[in-house]
Amino acid sequence: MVVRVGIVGCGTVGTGVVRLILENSHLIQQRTGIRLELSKVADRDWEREREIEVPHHLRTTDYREVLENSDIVVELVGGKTFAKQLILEALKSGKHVVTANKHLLAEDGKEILQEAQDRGLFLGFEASVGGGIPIVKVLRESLSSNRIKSIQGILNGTTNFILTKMLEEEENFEEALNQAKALGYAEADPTLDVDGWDSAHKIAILSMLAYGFYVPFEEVHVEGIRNVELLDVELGKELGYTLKLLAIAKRVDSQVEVRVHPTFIPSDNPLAKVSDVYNAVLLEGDFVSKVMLYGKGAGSHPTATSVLSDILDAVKFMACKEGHPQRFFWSSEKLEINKNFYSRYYLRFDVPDRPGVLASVARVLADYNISIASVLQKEKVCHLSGREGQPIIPLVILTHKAYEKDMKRALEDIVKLPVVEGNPVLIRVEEEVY
Ligand SMILES: NC(=O)C1=CN([C@@H]2O[C@H](COP(=O)(O)OP(=O)(O)OC[C@H]3O[C@@H](n4cnc5c(N)ncnc54)[C@H](OP(=O)(O)O)[C@@H]3O)[C@@H](O)[C@H]2O)C=CC1
Ligand SMILES: N[C@@H](CC=O)C(=O)O
Ligand code: NA
Repeated sequence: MVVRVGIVGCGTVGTGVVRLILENSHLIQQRTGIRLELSKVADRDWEREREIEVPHHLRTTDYREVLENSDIVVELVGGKTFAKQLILEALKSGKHVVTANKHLLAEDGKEILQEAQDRGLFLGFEASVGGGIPIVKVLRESLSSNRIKSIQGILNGTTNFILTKMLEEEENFEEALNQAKALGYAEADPTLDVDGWDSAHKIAILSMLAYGFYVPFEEVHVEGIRNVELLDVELGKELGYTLKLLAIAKRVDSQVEVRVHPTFIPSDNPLAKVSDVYNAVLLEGDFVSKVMLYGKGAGSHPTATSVLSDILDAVKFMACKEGHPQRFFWSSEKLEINKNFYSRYYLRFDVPDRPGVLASVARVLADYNISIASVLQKEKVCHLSGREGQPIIPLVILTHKAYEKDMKRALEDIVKLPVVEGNPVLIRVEEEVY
């Protein structure tokens, strides 16, 4: 069976896909019986040097040539506006589509998913989450018999790479980000990575697959790594924790939490060991119990592998439409987003080292029913008070589980205490990862 594959967008991922098809098409045919033929590759700039030379007869600057000459159209331009137009146009002209575009799918993808479904066409997006990790397929197929209780993961390669470089190799943030860009890990707009949006797009997609509802993206709690301070990473380490940017989705009854934030996890937890550009996802299903997937979360070749997985699934879909697991699962249950998380917290207050300070902070926490698990106070002075010139030290409080709303209200009261300087640091702590 010969299948024509066309690509729009020949950047980091597109180049990887071209190379994988050109180099491994024989192997693919031996294994699957499918002969993939590159039809056309569109990009707006063919002057730029790439990892491989794309054969001249395949190159075009007009995406319509891709649409006209392909059975499967692969969208790898990124961004929302043109990508959406391209995918809808491809679907409307009866083409199966593969995309890596989590930004578009999470924020504005419902129409696309519906269009593919209504037209009985394949829409693959394995590459949109976890780079080379086959997580979409696992949720859609392998675990489709289970109710998914929770998903927790490190879902962004760039931020995990930056955190690793900063914390283990003492590089500064900008240096580490520049390396991530040069290695092709970062988004065209890297604020999507750094400020947590990319992880949020990915956890929204995984939640959709797991819970069968299109997550209202504006309700996802998103915090990135921009404000992480080394002092907290070091203090957390003393308490036995490692800091990671975690994406979490948890379902309890008809409520789903979907959130992304820097998180302390126990240092002996497998997720704490996931470093560099690697990602990992922990799933918990009602029958299977826990499953962990690990692999490179970004980069040309791992992501191209996921694109190829979708291309081959699209071919199988073409060959046998009936009963193919492509159908999206939309739950008839009414689910809502729960923003009142229940978790442990690491709090840091900058305070003067004098009697009664801890008691005054503890009193406010007690007023909101927040129980203290442990306290760490350093004698090392971090700075002199802006108010009175007296030495200021970090006071760290680790709480037992508390509700987010109570914590927010307690902090509003605590910042008003005359002994507390500036804004407290709040980092959520997840103990129950694996
Ligand atoms: N990089 C990675 O590790 C991963 C990326 N993804 C996703 O894959 C997609 C592609 O990412 P990536 O390859 O890194 O991005 P790149 O920016 O490297 O590649 C995109 C390519 O598309 C070109 N392009 C943009 N707009 C148009 C247009 N209108 N017509 C023709 N060509 C166009 C770009 O040209 P120009 O450079 O001139 O803008 C560029 O060559 C994104 O959705 C991204 O989120 C998913 C998983 C991993
Ligand atoms: N920018 C993303 C690329 C893969 O999705 C990341 O760093 O994870
Ligand atoms: Na994937």
